[in-house]
Amino acid sequence: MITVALTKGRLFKDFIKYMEENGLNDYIGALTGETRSLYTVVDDVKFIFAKGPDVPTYVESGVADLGIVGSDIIAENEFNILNVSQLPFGDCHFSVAALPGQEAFGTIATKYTNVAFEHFKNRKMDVSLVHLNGSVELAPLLGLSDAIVDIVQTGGTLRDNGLIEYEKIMDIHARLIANKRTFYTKEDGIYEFLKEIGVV
Ligand SMILES: Nc1ncnc2c1ncn2[C@@H]1O[C@H](COP(=O)(O)OP(=O)(O)OP(=O)(O)O)[C@@H](O)[C@H]1O
Ligand SMILES: O=P(O)(O)OC[C@H]1O[C@H](OP(=O)(O)OP(=O)(O)O)[C@H](O)[C@@H]1O
Repeated sequence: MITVALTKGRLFKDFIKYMEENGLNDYIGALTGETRSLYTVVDDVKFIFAKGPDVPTYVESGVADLGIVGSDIIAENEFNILNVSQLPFGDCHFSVAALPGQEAFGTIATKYTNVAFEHFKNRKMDVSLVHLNGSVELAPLLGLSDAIVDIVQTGGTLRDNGLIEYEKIMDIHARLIANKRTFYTKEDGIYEFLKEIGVV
């Protein structure tokens, strides 16, 4: 038995869509049932459903062998895991955004303070960071910050709030991560699973 940690949000929907589009049907039925259960078992694979930032925590500890998580979460936090491969879904990017004509970038609101800190350090810009948990686009509109660092996918949230992108920081994709020990001790089961999801 191997254990795979997934999320229940956007990335999960993208994973299901990816499997549907590629005719990878083995897990779809079990993963898409109407239930509040936080795990499901299909043959020799147990899937658990966690919050995105908790997926690497389960994988690092070894209670999950594999995980599917956005690279934004790996960029923001330090985890002792194997970063196995990029997956072909979940594409978006980190950007610096602000109101048009913004000249000062002294305060930055973000959920991703480590990503933002690194970015402005590399630019040799001294900024103060304001941590928010969501709806980050509000901060420059209300004068809480000069700019934001946030995820942009369609650009719709920025547009609808009158903000523009000033600089792209990095691309984001879904990634397959693995526990450093069980990736080798459960090699056969993991290989079978990776075949089923079209990764090898
Ligand atoms: N527009 C977007 N906003 C945020 N994350 C996005 C976006 N597009 C793709 N992603 C990717 O999806 C991941 C978030 O999806 P995930 O399934 O973990 O949670 P969620 O959609 O935020 O749901 P919840 O946290 O409510 O369970 C991010 O880590 C990122 O890699
Ligand atoms: O470019 P778009 O396609 O509009 O996507 C980007 C938006 O989606 C995310 O927010 P989310 O919906 O997760 O809500 P949050 O503000 O509560 O984090 C992200 O933080 C942006 O606000």
